[in-house]
Amino acid sequence: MKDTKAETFLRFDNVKKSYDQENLVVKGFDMHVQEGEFITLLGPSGSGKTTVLMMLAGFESVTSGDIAINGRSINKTAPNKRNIGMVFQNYALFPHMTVAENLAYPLTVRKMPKAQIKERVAEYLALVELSAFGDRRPGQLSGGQRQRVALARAMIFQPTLILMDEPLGALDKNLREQMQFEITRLHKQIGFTVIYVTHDQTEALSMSDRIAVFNDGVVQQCAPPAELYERPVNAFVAEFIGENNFVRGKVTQIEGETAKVETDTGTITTQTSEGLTEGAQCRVSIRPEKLFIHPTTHAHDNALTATFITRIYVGDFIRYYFRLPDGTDIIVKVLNDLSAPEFEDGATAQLLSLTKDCIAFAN
Ligand SMILES: Nc1ncnc2c1ncn2[C@@H]1O[C@H](COP(=O)(O)OP(=O)(O)OP(=O)(O)O)[C@@H](O)[C@H]1O
Repeated sequence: MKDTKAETFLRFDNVKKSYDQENLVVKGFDMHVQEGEFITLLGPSGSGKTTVLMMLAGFESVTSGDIAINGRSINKTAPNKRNIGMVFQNYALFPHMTVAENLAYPLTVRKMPKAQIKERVAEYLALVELSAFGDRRPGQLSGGQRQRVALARAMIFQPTLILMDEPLGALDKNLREQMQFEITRLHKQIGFTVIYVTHDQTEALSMSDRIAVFNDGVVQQCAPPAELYERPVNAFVAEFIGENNFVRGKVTQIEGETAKVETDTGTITTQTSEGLTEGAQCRVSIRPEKLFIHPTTHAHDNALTATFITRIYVGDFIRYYFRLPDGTDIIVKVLNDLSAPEFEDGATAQLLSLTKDCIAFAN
């Protein structure tokens, strides 16, 4: 039935999945996606990302809940009637067909007239910059070229929704970055909606409008990249997205949005998060690039006193390893310029941070 209230393009309402009628691998997935959005499902292996994609594609049934496109439930719609394009890691191109025949295939099955197919194939070959390769077979292409053919084949029948499951997983780092750029360029140019599955957080951060972080079948947070990075809602998200330091302490005071946390080596004022209570143990998350190193000569606010362990040169940054009295290792990233200090083994320093860059999470 058409839901006239729903203006959302794609919605998941309390979607659950069990493969064995016993254990849920997706535990109540809710998401509203606007047309043209680039959404990434990110999470560790086995957290349920591919299962969500398979239910959306129609290759897996929905145990309970509803998936709707333009307000219409698609739970019972056959996969080939959903008008969804798909790209997978292993290309899934037909090896016996040429590149042009591979691209023509989705149009032939949709019974498009021959002349129009020829035109459309030429257009999409140009779009993925493979105009000269139409007569080759997939086996005569590089991995990156094959993946571009797979992309073109997913887009060529102009679906409004394209699903991609680790599409760049088989490519090396340089090619991966090039293809990330290529996919975002096509997404912007053509404006289709993308649901993208990856476990690579850098890829997710650089490509998506919003990222849903999965853990054990449950979305922990769904937000734009900067919000996920700057304001993770819990320690799992803070740890999963980017690098992080965690400092143990005790919450001594909560006042509005900030909390005072007493650690073994100094008191820090932090942002609060849900579930934090006065008197309880907590972990304070601070990104390595948000810490400043100072000598111990003057006492500072929001300072942790730590022992220098080592300094590693990584080109544009210097990575410092410090240790807190309770044995916790702390990483500090400093731009490789004249401000990057040198230390003797075992020297102590103060690691300073701003309240806005520290978040205390309940243990
Ligand atoms: N066809 C299936 N039958 C039974 N169990 C399955 C099936 N497919 C997936 N699972 C299980 O469901 C859970 C979620 O798997 P899913 O593939 O959705 O995770 P994922 O987050 O995509 O992982 P990955 O990044 O490794 O692909 C896992 O525990 C997996 O073993």
